Amino acid sequence: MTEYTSLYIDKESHKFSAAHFTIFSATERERLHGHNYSVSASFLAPMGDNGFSADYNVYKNRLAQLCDELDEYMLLAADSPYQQVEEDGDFYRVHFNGEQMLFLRSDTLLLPLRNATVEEFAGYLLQKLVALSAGEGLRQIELFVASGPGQKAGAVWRSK
Ligand SMILES: Nc1nc2c(c(=O)[nH]1)N=C([C@H](O)[C@H](O)COP(=O)(O)OP(=O)(O)OP(=O)(O)O)CN2
Repeated sequence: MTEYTSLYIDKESHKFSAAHFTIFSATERERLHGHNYSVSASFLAPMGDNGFSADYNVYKNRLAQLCDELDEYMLLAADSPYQQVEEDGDFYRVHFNGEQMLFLRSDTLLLPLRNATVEEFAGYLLQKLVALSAGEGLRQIELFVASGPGQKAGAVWRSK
C-alpha cells in the first residue's frame, strides 16, 4: 500500500493585491475595493523510501508565480450571469444592472470566472497549479484563497 504524506505551504509571501467587487444578485454588488489576498495549499504526495515525499520548494515557487500573475490588477469575472463585459478601445466596458463601468484593459484581468470571489479565485488558481504539477504522482491538492485573516475558501483536486 502506498504511504502518503501531506505537505502544507502557507507562506506570508504568497499573496496578491487586487481590486474587485463581488456580485450578489442581478441587482446587488459591492463597491469597487481591494484586498491583500493570501494563497495557501496542501498536497498529498507519495512518501518515498528515504522519508522524503516531494520538494516543497517546487510548490512554493509555483504558488509565488501564480500570485504574481494576479498581483496589482483589477480582477473582472468574464462569466457572470449578471454582468456583461465588452472591449471598448483601451477599456473594458462593464454593464451591470443598468450601470456602466470603464476599466483600463492594461490594469485589468478578465478571468474565466462567474464572480470575483475567493471561491472562484481558488478554483482558478487550483486548475493552474494542477496543470503545472502534472505527472508528479500527487494524490490530492487543496488550494485556499483568503481575502483577509480568518476568511477564505478552498478548492480541491483529487487524482483519478
Ligand atoms: N462567499 C464569499 N462571500 C464573500 C466574499 C467572497 O469572496 N466569497 N467576498 C466578500 C467581500 O468582497 C469582502 O472580501 C469581504 O468583505 P467583508 O468581510 O465585509 O470585509 P473585510 O474583508 O474588511 O472583513 P472584516 O471582517 O470586516 O474586517 C464578501 N462576501
